[in-house]
Parts: sequence; C-alpha cells; structure tokens
Amino acid sequence: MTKTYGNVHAVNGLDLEIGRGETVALLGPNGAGKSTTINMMLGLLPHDGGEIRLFGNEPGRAVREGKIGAMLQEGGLIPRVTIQELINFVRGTYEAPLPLGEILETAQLTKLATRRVDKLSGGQAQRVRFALALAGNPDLIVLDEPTAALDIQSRRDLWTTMAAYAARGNTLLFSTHYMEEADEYAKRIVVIAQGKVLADGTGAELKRSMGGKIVSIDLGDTSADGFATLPGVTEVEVRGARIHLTTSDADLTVTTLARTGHLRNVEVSGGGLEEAFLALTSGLNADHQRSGS
Ligand SMILES: Nc1ncnc2c1ncn2[C@@H]1O[C@H](COP(=O)(O)OP(=O)(O)OP(=O)(O)O)[C@@H](O)[C@H]1O
Repeated sequence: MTKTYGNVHAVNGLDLEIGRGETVALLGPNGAGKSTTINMMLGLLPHDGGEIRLFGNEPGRAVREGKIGAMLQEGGLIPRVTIQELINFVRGTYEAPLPLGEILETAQLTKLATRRVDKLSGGQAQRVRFALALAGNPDLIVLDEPTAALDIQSRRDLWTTMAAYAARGNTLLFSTHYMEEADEYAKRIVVIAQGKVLADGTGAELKRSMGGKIVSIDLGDTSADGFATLPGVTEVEVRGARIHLTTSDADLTVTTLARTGHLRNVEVSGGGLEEAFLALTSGLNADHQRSGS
C-alpha cells in the first residue's frame, strides 16, 4: 500500500501479510511510516494505492464487527470515572464483549477497578487503554508504541498482560522503537523504513542475515583511509573519535589491527539486533532520524 503527504512518501509500496495467531513487531526509526501503516490498516486513514484486507474484508467491516482492538498513540481516557465504569461503558458498545472480570484480570487491573481513571500512573493508564482495546473480545489487537514513555517495571507489566492475550491464540501487532522489546516479545519482526519493508523474520534470523561483528577503536590522529581494505572488513564508519569496522572475521581484523599498532580501546560488538537494525537503516539518506534507543 502507499500513502503520500505532499512530496513525502510516508508509505511507499509496503507489502505485508500477517497470519492468525502471530505476534508481530513493526520496528523502524522515527518517521518510518509505522503509525501511517497502522492507521490505514484500521481504516482510520484512507490509503492512496494498493489494497488492505482484514479478515478477508475491507478494514471498516472488521472494526465494526469488533474483531479488532486498538491502542493508538494519542488515546485519551475520559476523566472522573472509575476504571470499571469506563471499561463497562466501552463494553456496552460491543455485541459480545468479554466479561468485566476477565478484562480486569487480563489487564492486571482487578485491584484497581474502583480507582478513578485520572488518578493513575502512566503504566496503569496504559493498562487501562489495553483493557479498552480488549473489551470487544477482538481477534487482533494493534498497538502503536504501547510502551513509549513507560518505565521498565510498567513496560514489563504491560507485556505480561499482552502476552496473556496472545497466548490465547490471538494476533498481536505492535510498533516499537525498542529493539530488545521487539526481540523479546515478538516472534516476527518487520523492519520498516521510508515506508517500505526492509527485513522480515525472527530476531535470530535478522541477526544472522546481517552476519558480521563490529570492531571499533579510537582513531586518534590516524586517517580513516586504508581501514576498508583490512582483512574481513566490509564497511567502515567514523563516529566522533572512533572508527567502527563491520567485519566478517573479527579475530582476523583485531589481530591485523594489533599487528599494525592500531589497537586503541578496542571493542567488539555485534550479533545483536541493534547492530542489525542500524545496518539495515543506515544506508537510508533522507531526513529520517534513527531511533533513539
Ligand atoms: N498528516 C501528515 N501530514 C504530513 N506528513 C505526515 C503526516 N503524517 C505523517 N507524515 C509524515 O509521514 C512520514 C511517516 O510518519 P509516521 O508517523 O507514519 O512514522 P512513524 O514510523 O510512526 O514515526 P514515529 O516512530 O516517530 O511515530 C513522516 O515523514 C511524517 O513526517
């Protein structure tokens, strides 16, 4: 599918198929097109080209039938009501909602049921938003950066909640900036940038496909010229005072650096999703920023 805003190709021929029961992370830098993709999928935003089918039909129908629950970035909560009042209100808009007790339990809100919605911490409020997404007993839940701005404990609590929903055979699609989160909680990671799918696979597959490790050293007064031809080196990047060498054979690269007297403050990293992600998106030139974490 495609979506253009003026001369910005927010979504540019993105092609994605997600099967029932999958837990999928959309991972991409700022401005990659994740929110635009999600909003088009949910029928909230018209698409310019291509086709979107949800459960075999156009998105609006699946939404009307209560098959989809969503938690979007700007989800306000009605103040001055209790959690259970709010959940019951939303339950009332569906034909076959989940029982209140089950929603509260799944979202770990049972003990907070009578607490006012405007008296919650960020993490608790996020679990209420998740509870509202659950209310209609959807087959698919779509979450746009659900854990942004949450501390580590709140993030873990929310994930426990979402994992319980996914474990019942439901489908979960979420966008995130956190590589570790995508790796830990999604069985499948779809890396998108500039509105296209750059990679699609398990965390392990992505790491494997990127291969290589990164050897970095202090550059000192040495020129960066010549490093590209060192044994094993496939890519060279200077960042500040350090030079980062992507290599297919870290041992060989390090021993060569040692022999030539370049071994200053050496660090070998790699095999990580973060490196895979940066390697995938670093070749992109536009004004898109990289993810901050
Ligand atoms: N309403 C709009 N009008 C103009 N440009 C837009 C609009 N919405 C999004 N864009 C542009 O489309 C591109 C994709 O934006 P989108 O919000 O989908 O990215 P994202 O991957 O969700 O980013 P983030 O992680 O920062 O939320 C960006 O370049 C953005 O500036």
